[in-house]
Amino acid sequence: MLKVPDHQVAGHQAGDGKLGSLIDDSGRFYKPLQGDERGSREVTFYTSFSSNTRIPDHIRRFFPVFYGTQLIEASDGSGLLPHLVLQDLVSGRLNPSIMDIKIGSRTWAPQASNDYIEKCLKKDRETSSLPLGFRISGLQIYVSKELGFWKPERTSFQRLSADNVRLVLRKFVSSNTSAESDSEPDCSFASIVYGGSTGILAQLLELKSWFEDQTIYHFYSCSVLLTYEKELALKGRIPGAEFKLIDFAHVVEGGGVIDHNFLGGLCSLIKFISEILTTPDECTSKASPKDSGENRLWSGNANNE
Ligand SMILES: O=P(O)(O)O[C@@H]1[C@@H](OP(=O)(O)O)[C@H](OP(=O)(O)O)[C@H](O)[C@H](OP(=O)(O)O)[C@H]1OP(=O)(O)O
Ligand SMILES: Nc1ncnc2c1ncn2[C@@H]1O[C@H](COP(=O)(O)OP(=O)(O)O)[C@@H](O)[C@H]1O
Repeated sequence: MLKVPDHQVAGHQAGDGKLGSLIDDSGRFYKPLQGDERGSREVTFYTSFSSNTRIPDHIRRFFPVFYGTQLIEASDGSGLLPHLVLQDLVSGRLNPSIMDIKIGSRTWAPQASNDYIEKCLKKDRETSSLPLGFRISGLQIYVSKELGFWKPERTSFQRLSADNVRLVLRKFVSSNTSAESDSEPDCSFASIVYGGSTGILAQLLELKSWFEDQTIYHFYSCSVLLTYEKELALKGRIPGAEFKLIDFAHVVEGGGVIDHNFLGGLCSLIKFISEILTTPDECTSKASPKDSGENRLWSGNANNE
């Protein structure tokens, strides 16, 4: 039985007659193929990637498992439509905190149409993509059993200044984050989520070393999806912090050239996360939302889902 995912934080979302991804009970995520070249590009990427023997296993683990494509009933009621069948990255998680971070200061491939480039350029300029090399594209943070998740409006965190992006990255790993609270994030879980030999930073550094060498693909508009279980962290258990790369609708061949757009964005994200680990107490007194007019971020409601 297919259903709308409980924990999708960005992208095209199913429900209310709209076309979006679905999940089943066995841990599979069904993403509808967009009718234009975006759908075929993503299938081409997954097909090529899954059979490419030059991809080391320690890098392959950063990508969802691909199970091919399948014709299923689309969520918008339009009938049978081909879907990518992928590993559901949050299957088995109870209350995952999730952040979708779109990497690269440029989100369009060189082959894109002028109209599409113009649309993307506008978004890249208006968000943190251009200045920082990445933008937070989707977010939910588990608060508590009573309050559920803090899932602020998507537009509220895509255009943040560097200081406020830093603040969100801190809130993501804090025990005192909620819709109501604007207290300084305590970064309680920074060391077990971002840090350590198997934490997010170590994983990102491993991915970076591959990007310093690989010239097979250029990953425009692709995201890293960070997940962990705050409840486990609260109980002093390993919170299962990990990331996977997602959204390959704009991946093109690398043509023997380094993907400097993705690599640059990745280095920038790594720098932000490393600084949180080296200066966990230095919370963002300079980044008052009230000063920067970004109050909307802090007024989002917690969603009990
Ligand atoms: O349709 P929009 O304006 O919401 O833009 C979509 C993006 O939403 P956002 O910029 O985050 O608001 C959306 O971004 P997210 O996946 O939500 O981060 C995608 O970039 C989507 O493109 P595609 O399906 O991957 O080609 C984008 O769709 P297209 O621009 O490709 O239609
Ligand atoms: N394999 C997956 N497993 C679980 N959730 C996923 C998976 N792929 C994507 N998602 C969820 O869907 C959102 C949008 O995914 P994306 O591939 O970017 O779709 P779109 O092309 O519609 O933007 C992500 O932010 C994430 O929450």
